[in-house]
Amino acid sequence: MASMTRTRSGTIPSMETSGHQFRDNTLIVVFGASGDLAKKKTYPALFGLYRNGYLPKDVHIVGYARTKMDQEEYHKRTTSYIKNPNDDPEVAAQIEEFKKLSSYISGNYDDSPSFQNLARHMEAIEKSYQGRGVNRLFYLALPPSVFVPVSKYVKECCYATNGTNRIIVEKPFGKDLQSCRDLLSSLKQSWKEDETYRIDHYLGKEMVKNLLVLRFANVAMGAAWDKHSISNVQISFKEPFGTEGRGGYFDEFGIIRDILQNHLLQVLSILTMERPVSFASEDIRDEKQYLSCSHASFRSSQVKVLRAIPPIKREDVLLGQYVGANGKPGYLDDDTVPKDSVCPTFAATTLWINNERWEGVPFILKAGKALNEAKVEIRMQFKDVTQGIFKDISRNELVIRIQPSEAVYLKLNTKTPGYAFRAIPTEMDLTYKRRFTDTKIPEAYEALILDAIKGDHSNFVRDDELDVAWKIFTPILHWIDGKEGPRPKPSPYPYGSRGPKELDSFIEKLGYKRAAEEYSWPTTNVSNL
Ligand SMILES: NC(=O)C1=CN([C@@H]2O[C@H](COP(=O)(O)OP(=O)(O)OC[C@H]3O[C@@H](n4cnc5c(N)ncnc54)[C@H](OP(=O)(O)O)[C@@H]3O)[C@@H](O)[C@H]2O)C=CC1
Ligand SMILES: O=C1O[C@H](COP(=O)(O)O)[C@@H](O)[C@H](O)[C@H]1O
Repeated sequence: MASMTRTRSGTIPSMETSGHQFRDNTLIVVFGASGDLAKKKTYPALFGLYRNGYLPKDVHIVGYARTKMDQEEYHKRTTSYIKNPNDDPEVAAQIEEFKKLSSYISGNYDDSPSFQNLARHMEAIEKSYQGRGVNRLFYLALPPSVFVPVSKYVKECCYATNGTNRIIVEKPFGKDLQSCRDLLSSLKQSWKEDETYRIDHYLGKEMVKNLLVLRFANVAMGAAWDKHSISNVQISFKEPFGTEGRGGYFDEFGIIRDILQNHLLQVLSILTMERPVSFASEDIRDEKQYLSCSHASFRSSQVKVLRAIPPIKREDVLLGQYVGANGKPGYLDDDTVPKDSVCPTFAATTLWINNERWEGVPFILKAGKALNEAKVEIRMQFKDVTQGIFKDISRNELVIRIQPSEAVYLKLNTKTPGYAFRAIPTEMDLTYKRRFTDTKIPEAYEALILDAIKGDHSNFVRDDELDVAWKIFTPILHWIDGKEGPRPKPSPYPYGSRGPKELDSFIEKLGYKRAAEEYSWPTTNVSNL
């Protein structure tokens, strides 16, 4: 049964907890402990949980990868991204304590002796555990090419028969529809669904979780959430750095598999799905796929929101690849990238949802590496007001900024203060750090690893969801991969720019209108108008 969280302003049923919580006797094994994800996200998240007292009592973390390194090097790497900007001695001491919980062992990903060795290492640690069974959480911070052998050998050699086992697998789950199906069925041979946690860390981000509350706890929002009010929606991911150091991985996958097919599509599905019956994990995950039948006459239209999205057409795609500029290297300058690679590092795609609510509204998903800023946001642009008393005034826009600096702001028109009677654009601004001054927002990976420790699947990806997601993207991915003729050439854009020069016209042809020129942020000086 879902438990309740009581707040001064209301009661929200908390997410369902489907499994038991690991409270003690727990081992967390991080595969790929030498890698980028492990050092940038996994270990900092584990430290965050440790610091805040959320890891199970007497937990031990084992790092595993092929790289040979001693414990000192392992600790150096895995703590290098833990933030302690002011050299706080308390945090420094906690980092030292955290290192003591953790050990490293190297081995291969494809032979049983390596995994038997790991099993012996784990059993030696578990000798000190008291009573009841053991809990083992296996985290695969690895490229998808090794998910299958690792999950198989873990099951064969490292699975606790006297306790609970869980496995966390990272995106991308395959490279297209067929490889995803193959991957899922291979994983299923060793791991049951309730033991498997498919992570898409965007589901752990505060503002992505907030979408459910913003939409369904506010009548004002819900009323405007459809084709009658909304003209177009953009979901954008911008990173100011390139693929430095990850060129080998990236060139095989590209920006669509890295960001759009998973992170941005997850955001889209939560933004557009119908109201779930409850916050229980299966209800939420169902609603991302099924439109609820809120009226008997709609009985024949029980379609899934993701299933209502047809595969993306080639003409709805804009691809880009960054080139060197301002002293920064281009994508092709990376030694691990083939010199003639046409792998896109930027993509904008338009998706259409063929259902009653969203018919005709373009959803533009766009993502790029080496752009001019770090920003992830949802921008819902409303339609024009009825012409007549107003002419050429700015459109309303609801912007949900996922990162950095979480915020929700609504751009609206107001009367120019003073004697004049004309409308000027301004905004109602809910910037979290100004409004909620005493709250720490957990990193997405902290929230999700904690969910896995609790046995809560709410924010993890279900297998049938992946099938639908890949159907939307597979045709254009095959085209980009050259499976259907010559590979499309991405448009070049300078490192640090806004993206390919064709971007503005791509968005404008879908109905997006820029704000009137007098809009200025964060303040407007009326005397200048
Ligand atoms: N980096 C990030 O910010 C994010 C990454 N992810 C996902 O996490 C997973 C891991 O990503 P990331 O850490 O960046 O990747 P890495 O390329 O850093 O790989 C992780 C580790 O896996 C091993 N490895 C790398 N390539 C191969 C290979 N071809 N065959 C066998 N082992 C290999 C290496 O360890 P060793 O050689 O020591 O065994 C490496 O240190 C991916 O699925 C990615 O999509 C998800 C979100 C964010
Ligand atoms: O999954 C991935 O996400 C990161 C960006 O994550 P964020 O939480 O910092 O927004 C991205 O850099 C990486 O390429 C990708 O694999």
